[in-house]
Amino acid sequence: MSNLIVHGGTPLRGRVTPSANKNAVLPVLCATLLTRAPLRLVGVPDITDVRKILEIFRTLGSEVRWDHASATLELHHQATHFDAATHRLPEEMRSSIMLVPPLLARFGVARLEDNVKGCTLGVREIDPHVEVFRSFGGQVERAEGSLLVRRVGMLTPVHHWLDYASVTTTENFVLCAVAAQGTSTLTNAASEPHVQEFCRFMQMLGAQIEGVGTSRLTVHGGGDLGGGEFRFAEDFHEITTFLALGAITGGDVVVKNSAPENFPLIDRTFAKFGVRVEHRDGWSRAFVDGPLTVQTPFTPNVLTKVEAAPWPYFPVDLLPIFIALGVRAQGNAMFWNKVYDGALGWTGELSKFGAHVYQSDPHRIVTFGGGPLAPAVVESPYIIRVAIALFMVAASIPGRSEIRNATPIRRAHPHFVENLRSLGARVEWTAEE
Ligand SMILES: CC(=O)N[C@H]1[C@@H](OP(=O)(O)OP(=O)(O)OC[C@H]2O[C@@H](n3ccc(=O)[nH]c3=O)[C@H](O)[C@@H]2O)O[C@H](CO)[C@@H](O)[C@@H]1O
Ligand SMILES: C=C(OP(=O)(O)O)C(=O)O
Repeated sequence: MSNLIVHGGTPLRGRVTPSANKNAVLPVLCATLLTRAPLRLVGVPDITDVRKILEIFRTLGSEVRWDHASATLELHHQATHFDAATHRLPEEMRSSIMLVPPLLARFGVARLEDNVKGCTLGVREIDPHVEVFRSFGGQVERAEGSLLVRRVGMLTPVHHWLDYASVTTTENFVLCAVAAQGTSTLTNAASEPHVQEFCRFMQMLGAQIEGVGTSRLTVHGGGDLGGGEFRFAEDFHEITTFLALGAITGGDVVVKNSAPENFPLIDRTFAKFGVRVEHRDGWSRAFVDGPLTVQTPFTPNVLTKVEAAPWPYFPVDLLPIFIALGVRAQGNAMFWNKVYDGALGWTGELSKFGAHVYQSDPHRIVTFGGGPLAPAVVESPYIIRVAIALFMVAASIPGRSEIRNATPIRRAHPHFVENLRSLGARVEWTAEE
């Protein structure tokens, strides 16, 4: 694990071009294994999760050519082989679970390690995935430290209704449905921008998917899949992160953003902390007039709140970023994580900066912001966006702070420190421990 050292208090200023969304790139990479045609992916970020998947592809015998300078990845899965006894799917990342359908389709068997839990956000179930594999005809059994999934015959189409709008289960459903002969439907499907981007990639391969961006997907499966070129969009998480970093340091950061249509609710949430966001000509910019201040609701005696839930609600992965703003902004705000039951325990760490945060239950915290803060050494859990949130607070406080175990940032944000330095930040990684 590496730590981030920051000498905070410098307003960040300048322009940034964000990278692609890890949660779009990873399902797309998994899906590539469904086709034997050559593929070219443009805008592939150099992040650890991507490296882990490409390593698996190499061991399967796929051709993998990644030009880092142009972020272009050429893939050709042709003469591949898979051995469930020896091949290990990557651990400590959620996306490994989306290698199961293409492995099933191609080799008839997949083995998934137990530790595919990703960020430590509380319980991260695999049951919804198992239900999907079984409904398409897969056989699922426990093996030591892993799960074995087999296909006997072809996958059969299904009509499935999810307990909740799960992102990776929706993507797994689409992967299975594209491989199954016939029409499948999914009700209560997730519709996050990255789910939509993944579906657009599948459509480029030739998959027939209707209802993209809605909670009901129809997939006409069994057709031949081709290849082609796909270009990733900018990551809305990273766009939001840089805008928030500009705001919390009292600077002026302009971020490339070709999909402002995803931002109305994110913009309104910024406004709750006194930050105005403007989108113009493919770029977004955050303005702060004076100190950050929590907006007072019209309704008497209620707290300003940020409610995170499956899209089109406010995205749960952005909640820590706004908690950082809440700690800095004058006034009180409630943050409500409706998705995860263990994603807020880290907020106690904020007290090391002198911040006042009260956790009312596993899903809700209240920030009492605007008080004096001091630099500190803090410990990040294995949660990408929390390492960033702790960094944000540190970057806003004059003096030297240290974010210990900040390495999860490398799972999603390539060149994070380099980008920050280009905006004027004084920040560096310590050597890997
Ligand atoms: C690789 C990837 O794409 N990871 C993302 C994906 O994970 P992932 O697809 O694992 O997350 P899910 O959407 O399945 O939700 C995760 C967990 O939240 C709980 N849950 C979720 C929704 C709900 O309405 N009720 C409920 O109880 C369940 O315990 C579930 O296991 O989506 C999450 C939710 O946007 C994001 O945090 C992760 O970054
Ligand atoms: C929680 C995240 O990723 P994962 O689902 O892979 O843990 C994330 O991207 O913030």
